[in-house]
Amino acid sequence: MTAPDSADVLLVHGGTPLRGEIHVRGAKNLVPKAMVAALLGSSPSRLRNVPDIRDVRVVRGLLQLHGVTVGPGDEPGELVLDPTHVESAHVADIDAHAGSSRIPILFCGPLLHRLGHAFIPGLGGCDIGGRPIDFHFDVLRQFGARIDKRADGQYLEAPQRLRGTKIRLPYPSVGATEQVLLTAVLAEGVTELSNAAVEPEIEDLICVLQKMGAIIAMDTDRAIRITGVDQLGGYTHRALPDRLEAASWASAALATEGDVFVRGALQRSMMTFLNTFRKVGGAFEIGDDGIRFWHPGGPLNAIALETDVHPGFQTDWQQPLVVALTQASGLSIVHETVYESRLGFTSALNQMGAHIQLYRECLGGTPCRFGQRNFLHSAVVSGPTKLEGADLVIPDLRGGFSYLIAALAAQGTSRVHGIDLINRGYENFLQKLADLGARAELPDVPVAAAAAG
Ligand SMILES: CC(=O)N[C@H]1[C@@H](OP(=O)(O)OP(=O)(O)OC[C@H]2O[C@@H](n3ccc(=O)[nH]c3=O)[C@H](O)[C@@H]2O)O[C@H](CO)[C@@H](O)[C@@H]1O
Ligand SMILES: C=C(OP(=O)(O)O)C(=O)O
Repeated sequence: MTAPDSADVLLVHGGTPLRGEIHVRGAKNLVPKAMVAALLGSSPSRLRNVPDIRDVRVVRGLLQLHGVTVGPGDEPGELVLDPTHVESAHVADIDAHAGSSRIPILFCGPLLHRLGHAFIPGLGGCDIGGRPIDFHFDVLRQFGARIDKRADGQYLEAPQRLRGTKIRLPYPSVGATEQVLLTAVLAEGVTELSNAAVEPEIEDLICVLQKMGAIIAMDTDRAIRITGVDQLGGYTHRALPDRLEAASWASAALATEGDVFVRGALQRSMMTFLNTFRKVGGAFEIGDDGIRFWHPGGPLNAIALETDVHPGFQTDWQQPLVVALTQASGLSIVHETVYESRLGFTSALNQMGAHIQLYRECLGGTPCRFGQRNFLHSAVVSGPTKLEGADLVIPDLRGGFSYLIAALAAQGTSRVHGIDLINRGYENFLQKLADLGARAELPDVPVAAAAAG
């Protein structure tokens, strides 16, 4: 892997516990989707608690290309999205967003309803597995869409109004569930979805759609029933807080032996993480407006951890927590069952002094989709190990944050390359690091000044 240019490097001087308070705003995995939902309305929507992250900027750009006006609302972090004059965008302009995020695929249903056609560029997102989108296109075809796959992207059309249908997802995919929701709400008739994902961000998207006039029933056992309506209006909604960012800061507090109050962190959406955090030996205290996470002193405990769909342990929590597990006494086992290649980031931790061995077998209790397919998707972490500063190149979003945590926990200075990737999902992280007393700097610029600039 080659290092990006030097302006994208953070020097991190490790060994100082993170202490203080930071504020986590709306979820990266909800906000851009709620913005896409605004396309379905016949009147403006107001979305509150919107973080300033790159995935939000990408969706804002795509909406504007389609004639949606997006401007500030009355309070900081509020967006007003007006879809009154939705229009076709030039393929070349949309294509400029190719590779930027995973959200463009969710424009399919809303654009087919509004315009009868859609162009979807190549997707981005983290390189943590193949990340196919076959479920998305299978369900869109079931609704009646025609899809023409070409070199530059996917061209879709709906010659007639899309029709509700019966769908069973092969796996409870978050994106495919959202695809169904955003398409079924305006389709003719009833859609019955089984084996749906039920992550808190999906529930929040359902809340948004219900506010717009949709009829959606969440049944037991991953079943969702959507009764299509002829028209939707706008919504006013405060996005649920980012449980993934909150857990990242919690892991940073634990790995650096620190104490961090995460304003905005919500117990309800983090219960599985909190149980695991406690098993590892981390302490937390739940307040009305956030959660305080800290290292109580003494050794941390090795654990067995398996990522899974909600309500299991969220895969996006895995990478930051693994850094804390390098400080636990004994052998921890990590079985990644959601993405086949989400453990590659551990080789850099080994360079820093960690002992992490990867395995192709399913080391957790549950055989997963990857067990027979030769993917290194299980890890044994042997600790505690002292970490030393190193030169690190960020591979993906959560891997990037994990490298920041490792660099902060290590003795000596690390050079972390490619930090801009972290801006895709962590709002203002340089300022937050400064607020927590981290000793880090862009070459020639102390981190507090860099964050302010
Ligand atoms: C922007 C966003 O919300 N991203 C989240 C979303 O990603 P995303 O929606 O892309 O993740 P999915 O839940 O769809 O993917 C889960 C699994 O299903 C597979 N799959 C998915 C779709 C498909 O058409 N075919 C297929 O095989 C994937 O390869 C993966 O192995 O949910 C993931 C699982 O909680 C999170 O890690 C991501 O942070
Ligand atoms: C995998 C992630 O995101 P995305 O789906 O946007 O790549 C993530 O947030 O950790």
